Amino acid sequence: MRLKKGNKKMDIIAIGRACIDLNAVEYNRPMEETMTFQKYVGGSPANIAIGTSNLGLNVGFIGKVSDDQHGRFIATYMAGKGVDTSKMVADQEGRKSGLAFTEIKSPSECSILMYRDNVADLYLTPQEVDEKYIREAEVLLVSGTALAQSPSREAVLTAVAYAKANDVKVIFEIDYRPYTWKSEEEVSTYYTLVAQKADIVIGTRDEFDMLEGKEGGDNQDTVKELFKYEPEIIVIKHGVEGSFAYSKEGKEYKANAYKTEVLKTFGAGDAYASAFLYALFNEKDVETALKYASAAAAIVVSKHSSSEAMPTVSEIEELINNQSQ
Ligand SMILES: Nc1ncnc2c1ncn2[C@@H]1O[C@H](COP(=O)(O)OP(=O)(O)OP(=O)(O)O)[C@@H](O)[C@H]1O
Ligand SMILES: O=C(O)C[C@@H](O)[C@H](O)C(=O)CO
Repeated sequence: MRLKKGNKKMDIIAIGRACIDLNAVEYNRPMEETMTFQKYVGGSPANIAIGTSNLGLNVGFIGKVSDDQHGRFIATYMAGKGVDTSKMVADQEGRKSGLAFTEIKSPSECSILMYRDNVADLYLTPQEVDEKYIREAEVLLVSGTALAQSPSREAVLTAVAYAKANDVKVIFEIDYRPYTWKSEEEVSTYYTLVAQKADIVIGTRDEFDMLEGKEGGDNQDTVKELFKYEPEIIVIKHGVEGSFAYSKEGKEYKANAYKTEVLKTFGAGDAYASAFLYALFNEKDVETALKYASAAAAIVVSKHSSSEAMPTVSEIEELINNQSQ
């Protein structure tokens, strides 16, 4: 599938959370002993909006942030990165933006401590989703976490319905984060609902297991089931072991992870989705798109942040050229 850059006023509109990341400045130490954190914009769909904007796509964002210093920091930072924030709303009920403290114990032992009680992003309402805005985009990028609770859940389902009614492609980034979901049955129900309507579904093997409500699922079974519905491309990531893309016409592609000096592992998926979309918008085939995605992810895992570390096209291409897989 090729996406047409410049075909519509916007190439991509992302919907979901835009939050604050506070990343440990002192590495290789548990959170209890970490004294300094650096602030960045975070949240998977915000990172993807920033990542794709960095790569030259025309990107907008729909979401709700706190009406305070953090919310203003998020909106100003994203606008500064070229993201259209005209449909980003500030919560009027005093709800806060989510905070994600990251612990970097070792390159392979990273975790995120979430402060997300009653967060503003999960209070986006269907009335705050504008059909005219979505109609102007080639792609609507949906983050699965935004389906965790009402009214954000209904806001996202409304956005998907507007996209389907207006010939806007839906890309579903499963983005499973256990916090805020009430039960695994709910996860499976809402993920399945959106995945069946999406044109492209991207997730890790574990995330597809959540969607299917089982453990140890098999990629072939996953794609056989989802290709009965709308999806044309399904991307299944297996961490450092690489990733696979499957097309509805029966083709299968694999990309290995690129070698890099890993600092922390989070942010990989957002860089991956950003570069995958960039490549499809720039007339690359799926196999090449997987390489761009994997190279972008390798760059971000070697750096301190997710949003601020999103690579440029030349950084991605340099890594691909230096490490032919
Ligand atoms: N240690 C690593 N070194 C190089 N590349 C990596 C590493 N870990 C992940 N990647 C790349 O990033 C891609 C996505 O990683 P992963 O499967 O962990 O996604 P994710 O869980 O969505 O990421 P995130 O932690 O951001 O949520 C992988 O397919 C791989 O190409
Ligand atoms: O909100 C989150 O899920 C954490 C993010 O803020 C963080 O940037 C990350 O883990 C990226 O995937």
